[in-house]
Amino acid sequence: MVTYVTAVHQHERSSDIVRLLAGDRLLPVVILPDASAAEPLAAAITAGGLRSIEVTLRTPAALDAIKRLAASSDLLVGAGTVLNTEQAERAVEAGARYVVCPGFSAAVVRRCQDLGVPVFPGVATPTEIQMALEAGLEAVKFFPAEQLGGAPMVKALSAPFPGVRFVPTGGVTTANLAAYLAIPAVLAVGGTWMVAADLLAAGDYAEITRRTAAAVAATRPDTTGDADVR
Ligand SMILES: O=C(O)C(=O)C[C@H](O)[C@H](O)COP(=O)(O)O
Repeated sequence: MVTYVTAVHQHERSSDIVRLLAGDRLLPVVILPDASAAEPLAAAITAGGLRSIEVTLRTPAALDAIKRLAASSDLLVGAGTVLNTEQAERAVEAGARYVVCPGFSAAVVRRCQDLGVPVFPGVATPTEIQMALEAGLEAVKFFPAEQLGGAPMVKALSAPFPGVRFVPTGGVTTANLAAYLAIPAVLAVGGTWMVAADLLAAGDYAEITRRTAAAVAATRPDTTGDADVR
């Protein structure tokens, strides 16, 4: 009974971000060395047409960046690379509205559910997908996507798990993006290619907007916009 209530709670809480990702079908993942980039980055992503961002807890500036993004932008901000419950708590305290992990940790998933924060644990195998299902989750990250077999692997994994939605992340570029987007089980595609480290280092926000807009165009292959994807 407790598990059932938790699962329903999780489902309701996850609807916002899951709905947003189902609409955008893209999740920009950023490794921010400097929190002062938060505001111009948010503006660049918004101008490119997306409504969410995942800030990885890979830099000392990450929590501050999450704080600044949550306070100053309309983006739905999440924390990535969350490896333990303490990091999950600190990220949520900083303003993260969802949590992403590279792998499946039952403890992190449970803590996020207790906090009422949607969590996307990374999975790489059917076993881990079953663990996510048992935890009451409806969507998982598939990481590292390209190295694990890419789009064909997502297709193969989705066959026995018709209710599961995947967020393939890792090794995605404009060259393989369309293959992932073509899979109905793919909720959204995540990655750093739109907000690459060299662009951040150079302060090239115009290029971040251009790459974001090009990726957005790729989510709408029936329009002429996809010709811009390079
Ligand atoms: O698992 C996590 O929480 C992560 O932070 C992993 C990142 O999402 C990927 O490392 C991004 O991969 P690339 O797009 O290939 O740069």
